[in-house]
Amino acid sequence: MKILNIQQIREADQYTIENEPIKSIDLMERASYELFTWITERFNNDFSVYVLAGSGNNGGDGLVVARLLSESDYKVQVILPLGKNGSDDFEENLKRLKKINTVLILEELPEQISEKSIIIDAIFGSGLSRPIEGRLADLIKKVNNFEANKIAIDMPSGLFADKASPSEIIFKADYTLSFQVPKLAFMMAENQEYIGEFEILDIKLDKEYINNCLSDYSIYEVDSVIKNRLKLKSIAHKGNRGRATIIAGGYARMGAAILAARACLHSGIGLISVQTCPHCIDIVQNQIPEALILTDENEYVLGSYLDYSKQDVIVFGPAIGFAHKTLVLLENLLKDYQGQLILDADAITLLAENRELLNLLPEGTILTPHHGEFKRLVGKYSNNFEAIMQLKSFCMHHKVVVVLKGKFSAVCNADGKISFNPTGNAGMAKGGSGDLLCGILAAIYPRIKNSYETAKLAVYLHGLSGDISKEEKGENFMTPSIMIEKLQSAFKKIEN
Ligand SMILES: NC(=O)C1=CN([C@@H]2O[C@H](COP(=O)(O)OP(=O)(O)OC[C@H]3O[C@@H](n4cnc5c(N)ncnc54)[C@H](O)[C@@H]3O)[C@@H](O)[C@H]2O)[C@@H](O)CC1
Ligand SMILES: Nc1ncnc2c1ncn2[C@@H]1O[C@H](COP(=O)(O)OP(=O)(O)O)[C@@H](O)[C@H]1O
Ligand SMILES: [K+]
Repeated sequence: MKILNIQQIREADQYTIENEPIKSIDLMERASYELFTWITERFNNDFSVYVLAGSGNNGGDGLVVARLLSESDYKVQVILPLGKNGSDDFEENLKRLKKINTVLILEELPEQISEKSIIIDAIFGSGLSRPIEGRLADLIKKVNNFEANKIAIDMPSGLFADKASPSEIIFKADYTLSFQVPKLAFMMAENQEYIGEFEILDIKLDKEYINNCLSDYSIYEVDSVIKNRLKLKSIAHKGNRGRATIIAGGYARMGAAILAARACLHSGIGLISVQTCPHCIDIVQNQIPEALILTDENEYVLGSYLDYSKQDVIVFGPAIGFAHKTLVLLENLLKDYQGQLILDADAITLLAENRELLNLLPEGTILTPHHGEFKRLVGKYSNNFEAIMQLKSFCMHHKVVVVLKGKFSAVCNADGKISFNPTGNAGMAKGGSGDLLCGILAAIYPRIKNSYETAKLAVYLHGLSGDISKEEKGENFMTPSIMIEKLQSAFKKIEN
């Protein structure tokens, strides 16, 4: 699903108004009817409704919703903190609201409201032009302390859609109901406490116009071409389903290698090899009998460049440490290995500390840093909008694919296109969960044969196995090992 900026959304509104054609007041009615339907499907009319309406078109939406709810026998009260002189469509809807004469229009929000209430934020939407101050700021602080159900129309008031929000005076919604396309701000971790869950309501803006809009940002959806490439051919044999080698862990840190190898195995790889030091061979053989062992010459660290000529893909880095021999192995892989490289965790720190190696990164290499590791590569940033800019320029400069992990992991390619991943949850924030992602990436690459498409799909499946684990086991109990089991349902879900 494409993410558009405010300017593009305005143009899409305008294009629809002129070419459908539809009057702007009727488009507002259509948009608000979708809001009304969403609300009535979830909250019955035992809930009291308070609508905070600004004086622009966001406020106009709020007034329409107030009217529609009142006509369905909800007790509705409207608060107009900005007064009554507003946009044309706001004014017209204020008249229509007054005509039905069942909605109380208040000067101020009451001091107390029952928990069985809904507060609808229709103060500012996409027209926000500066941080909220003064009396309005006090109002937002006050409602944020109420225990009611809070719904923001289009955007939580105070939040900017396309850039970092400088102030913390922002409506804290439980749900944000936005129109037609998501906004970039919804993807940023620091905004989640204001957005709550977001839903995109189809208000029937011109589809073709939106398809033709150019955007570097989107939310990932699995497409049928990629699904087909994932299917095993009936003539598959272990030699043509892909060969992957995991170079990870080391003495007393073999968990990372085992988790990555198991995830790889359960994601459809044909042959899996694990490079390991002599002391760790038994652990690997006991834990993954399916794995071939590549024995490192070093006793306790990984550092030998072995024969990888038949390997389609190598995962290098999880818990591998920072020994000099390991650094040399990384350098040799960057220079000589001809297959697909996936670099994670300590490999990324080694690159950051030995920056000349960055120039050796083969085109299309996949790197999977979390924010701590990514900052080592690109320097500090103070919010996710800055992180996204750094991500683009890093990928474009080095011609690589980076998965920047977190809530809505961002997958960026060498053209600076960013796909945000919608699956996953906080239960995945447990040591070992990133190792699985490496394994899934390695298993999928030989069938997809494109770093960006592989990364998007693997991150999606990884998050989906996390979501299924959360649903079945709960976010505290779930572990990376449980997530490996749930890959079964995750694959089934996308295959059907
Ligand atoms: N035809 C359309 O364009 C549609 C627009 N829709 C709604 O319209 C909204 C956009 O409406 P508008 O463009 O009127 O913008 P808003 O309703 O978001 O607010 C704009 C007004 O607020 C003022 N303002 C901005 N920041 C302020 C601040 N910090 N303190 C005080 N005043 C401030 C602006 O000067 C302007 O007068 C969308 O978010 C959506 O809810 C929907 O009705 C769907 C159709
Ligand atoms: N709050 C969250 N919501 C969604 N996904 C998350 C969240 N926290 C962590 N994750 C995911 O869990 C994984 C953690 O990986 P990583 O940080 O490398 O951990 P480790 O190195 O301990 O395995 C990443 O894929 C990340 O996207
Ligand atoms: K709003």
